[in-house]
Order: sequence, then C-alpha cells, then structure tokens
Amino acid sequence: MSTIFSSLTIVDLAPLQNASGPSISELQQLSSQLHDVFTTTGFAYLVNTPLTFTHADVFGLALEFFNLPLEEKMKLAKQSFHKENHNTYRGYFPTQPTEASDNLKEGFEIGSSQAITTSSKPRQDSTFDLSEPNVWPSEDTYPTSSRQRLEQFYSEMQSLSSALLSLLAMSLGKPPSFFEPYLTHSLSTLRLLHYPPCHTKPSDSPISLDADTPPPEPSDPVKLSCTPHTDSGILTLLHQDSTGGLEVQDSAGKWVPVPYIPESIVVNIGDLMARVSGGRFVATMHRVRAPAARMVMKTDEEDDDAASRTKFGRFSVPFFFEPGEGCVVRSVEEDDAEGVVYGEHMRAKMKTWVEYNSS
Ligand SMILES: O=C(O)CCC(=O)C(=O)O
Ligand SMILES: [Fe+2]
Repeated sequence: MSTIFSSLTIVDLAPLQNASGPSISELQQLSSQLHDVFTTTGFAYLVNTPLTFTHADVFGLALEFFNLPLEEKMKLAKQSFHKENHNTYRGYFPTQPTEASDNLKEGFEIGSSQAITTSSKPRQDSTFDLSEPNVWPSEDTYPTSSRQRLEQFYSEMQSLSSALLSLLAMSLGKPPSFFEPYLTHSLSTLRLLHYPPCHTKPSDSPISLDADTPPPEPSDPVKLSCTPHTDSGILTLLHQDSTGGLEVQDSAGKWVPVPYIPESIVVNIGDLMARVSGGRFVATMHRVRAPAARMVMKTDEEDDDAASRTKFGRFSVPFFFEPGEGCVVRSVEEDDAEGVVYGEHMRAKMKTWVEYNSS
C-alpha cells in the first residue's frame, strides 16, 4: 500500500557490479530493500548500477538524435503521425502542441534489435505491430556507431532489469528464475524523450531572452509536460537529466519532487507488476513539470552541456521493461488463474497515450 513520504530511498546496487557476482546474503539484502520500497513508495533511486554508460553518454545520445532536422526525424515517425511510413509502434513521435499543451514532448523509441521471426509472432489483429523491427535514420545523417551504442544500451538496460526482476521474485517468496518466461520475446522499449521549454507567458507575448526572468508565482497553475499516469509494464528505469520536474504522488495526494541525483536511475513499478505481486507492490502516479523557458546565453562559467540543456528543455530516457506480447501474466496469489495477456493489456492502455495517437 502506498504511504506518505517526502523523498525516495536510494538503493545501492554495488553488489551487482562485483565481477564474481553478489553473495547470497547481498542478494537477500537487496531483495528485501526493493520489497520495502516497492510496497510503500513504489519508486526508488538506484546507484552504482552495473551499466557501462554514464549520464553524459546517455544524454549525449539523446541530444544527438533530437538535434537531427525535423524532416529526418519525421522519416522515422510512426504511421499515425506520417501516413506513408510503415512503422506503427517503434520510431519517432513529434510534439503535438495543438492537442495537449500539458503533454508536450517528442520521442524516439526502440525495441530489441533481435528480430522476432514471423512464425513465433503472435497473430496481428490490430493496427499496431508491437514486435516490428526498429527504424533508424539514414547512415549519412546519423552515425552507425550511435545506433550501435543505443542498441548496446538497450541490451544493458534489459540485463539490469532482468536482475532486478529476479530480486523481486525472491522478495515474493519465489525462486530467482520464477519470471524468466516473461523475458521470451520481451517487448521492452527504450524511449528517448525531449520536453521542449515551456513559455509561461501567454502565447501572444514575446518570449523573454533575459536569464533573470522571475520564476512563476506559487499561485500559478502547475504547468505540466507529462500528465499524471502510472506505467503499464513490469518496471521502468529512468535516466533523467539535471533539469528536474519529475514528481510522484504519495498516498495523501501530495506531489513529491524527485530531484536529480548524479549518475542515478529512478526505478518504479508498473501496473503489471503491481498485479503480479497480488497488489503488494504499488504502481505510483507520477508526472513531469514543464521545463521553464529560459533562453540563457552561454557564459564562460557554464559548461556546454548545462547551457544546451537550458536552451533545449528537458531530456529523459525511460526504459520500459516489458514481457513478451503473448505472455500470460498472473498474480503470484493463488486466485488469479485467468491472468492477462500482456499484448492485450498494452493495446488497451495505448489508446490513451499521445505517443501513439496523432491529433
Ligand atoms: O520524463 C520523465 O521523467 C518521466 C517520463 C515518464 O514518466 C514516462 O514516459 O512514462
Ligand atoms: Fe511514466
């Protein structure tokens, strides 16, 4: 059950970095710590992860992609945004300022680079092909090495998430390999996200280029760039940049900020895992405040990275850890014989998401 809280716990994954692997007691300790956070706040920070990618690596890849001309990005747009394209699920989605000013973001999504063979593909009965291959910019606009880096990052995120899932299995009194069937043809998604800066003044007044523009008054309504929601899958592992803005809701309805911690990953439970745990784990509501528009000119004291982030808004990179489309997901409690087919659960949720529906 969710609780009242004012900050998130930091879970130190250093034992997973150990070349000889964690000891049994380290695994038990981690498992019980994850159980504690996921049954209360549903969210935590992870530090000392076994990833070989630093934040600078990850946000460098995101910036490189979003810096492509819009015309190049639109060549990768999902069919709902660009009728001539064949990709329905993977690829780019543009900002849609006319539709949802509180849900303003552009994104690029990739799945596993291991192609799923047609014979093992579940029957297609929808406009979305959840296991379609990734789409990439052409080699003359985007280096092959960046594509390979993103593929490697995906694969490291999948391994880290799988290690966490084993710890969650243990915490629910099951063997570490209990959820392994979930990983067959896993549909996990790596999403690069860019939230453009939000102009807090009425849209017809000129945008101030003055770095000293005062922040909005506390009485101003909260400007969002991602509306309150829960995630749909097993776990989400989020890289956020230092802009800030992510907030999670406690059981009293209060929005608690999740400030940036260098080199950390924010992890949270998705709807599916809440169900699998028999309601023990909480899928917590979260939202993102819009980054303020402050067109700060670079000064000598600022590093390039900070200057470009301020100018360009907020970047984040969630990794949605998901089972295979045909995976039947059941609660670990005895009375959930029927379960839910993951692909059906996903398609039902997708109908409400701006990432898949153009205005
Ligand atoms: O950008 C963020 O920090 C969070 C994004 C998010 O919650 C999502 O894409 O589901
Ligand atoms: Fe989310």
